[in-house]
Amino acid sequence: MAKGKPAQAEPSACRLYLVTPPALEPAAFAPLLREALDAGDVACVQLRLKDCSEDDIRRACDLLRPIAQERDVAFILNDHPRLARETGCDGVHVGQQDTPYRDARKILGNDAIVGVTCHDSRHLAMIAGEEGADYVAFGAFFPTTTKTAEFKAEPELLSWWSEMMEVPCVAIGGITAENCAPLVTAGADFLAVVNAVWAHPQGPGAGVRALNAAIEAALAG
Ligand SMILES: Cc1ncc(COP(=O)(O)OP(=O)(O)O)c(N)n1
Ligand SMILES: Cc1nc(C(=O)O)sc1CCOP(=O)(O)O
Ligand SMILES: [Mg+2]
Repeated sequence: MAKGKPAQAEPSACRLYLVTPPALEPAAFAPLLREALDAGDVACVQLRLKDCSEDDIRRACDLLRPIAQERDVAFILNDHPRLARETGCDGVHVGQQDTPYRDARKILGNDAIVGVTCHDSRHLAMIAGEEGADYVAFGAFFPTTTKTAEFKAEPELLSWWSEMMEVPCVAIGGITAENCAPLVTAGADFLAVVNAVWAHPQGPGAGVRALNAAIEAALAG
């Protein structure tokens, strides 16, 4: 996307939202991130580091954030609104067990992107949308090995949401080039992926190309 919020995406377009692997060494990951972002359209990158110190997250932000922002790709930090503000990220993603949306918004201000996990819940999504979230995330749509997913979402949730609401929706969980078509046609504004890109056998560039080709094919009908 042009730098800014997922909300600025073209209506009815569906774009890629890359989430990093949960553990990475920033210097080794930097060329993989460049390869992914230079391979095709990507709307944003979420740095999602689990079980890392704040110092490690800061170091990763300092190295990886410019790679995304130089390419007009939004750089979002998972879980840590204060660190997101301090490190110059474009926004934060918060879950239901994380800093509440309103507090994250207060920390980051109105210009930042704040996205909220809503699992398979219309109710949580309505609340997040009414409170002002820039996007709501639903999942997991498919089995995933990246984390233990306790909720299972169905494509119908995306069609219901996109017909009712203006706030963009992100689909996440086990999404690949092979299985993404029903999510695209149901109205997902963004497909968030980890393994389909970073564990692609031909490398992350091939992962991005395969997903963008699958999105294009699904939109073409
Ligand atoms: C785009 C997107 N959607 C959902 C999540 C999951 O967030 P959360 O439930 O807080 O779980 P963790 O990712 O923090 O383990 C996400 N990170 N990004
Ligand atoms: C970070 C995350 N959140 C999920 C949710 O359901 O909220 S599923 C998930 C992992 C997504 O990784 P992959 O694309 O490798 O399945
Ligand atoms: Mg979280």
